[in-house]
Amino acid sequence: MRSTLSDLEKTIHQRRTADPGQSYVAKLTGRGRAKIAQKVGEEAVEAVIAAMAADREGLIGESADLLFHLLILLADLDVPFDAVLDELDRREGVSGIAEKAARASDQA
Ligand SMILES: N=c1c2ncn([C@@H]3O[C@H](COP(=O)(O)OP(=O)(O)OP(=O)(O)O)[C@@H](O)[C@H]3O)c2ncn1[C@@H]1O[C@H](COP(=O)(O)O)[C@@H](O)[C@H]1O
Repeated sequence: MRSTLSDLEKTIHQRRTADPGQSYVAKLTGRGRAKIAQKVGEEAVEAVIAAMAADREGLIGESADLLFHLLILLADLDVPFDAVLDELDRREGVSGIAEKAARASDQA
């Protein structure tokens, strides 16, 4: 994966305490966790609407908004994005084990 997300995560951590008049991240963070979570929900809905309209460009834009706001929410709880990637890796490992077990039982 490109370093885009980890670079953006670092920027978000730096901007959380910036001047809210100069920084969207600081402004949204200052409005509190419930507002950040609400924005994540809104962006998710907008991504779904774009997908259902088969609007590929719209889906790309809304997905970027969604990831951006999710990173702000994770930062607010001091959860590193790596923890999310670790969880995905763990699931891939679990499903890999399950697939191997299924293949072995098919062959038996
Ligand atoms: N990726 C983004 C990014 N994506 C979207 N946005 C902002 O997110 C906001 C979302 O738009 P909306 O219309 O949904 O929100 P709104 O009308 O401002 O707010 P509400 O009234 O709905 O709460 C817009 O103001 C966009 O400018 C972003 N703002 C910043 N970044 C990145 O974050 C970095 C830090 O930004 P600052 O904190 O502004 O320095 C920047 O360098 C960028 O890389």
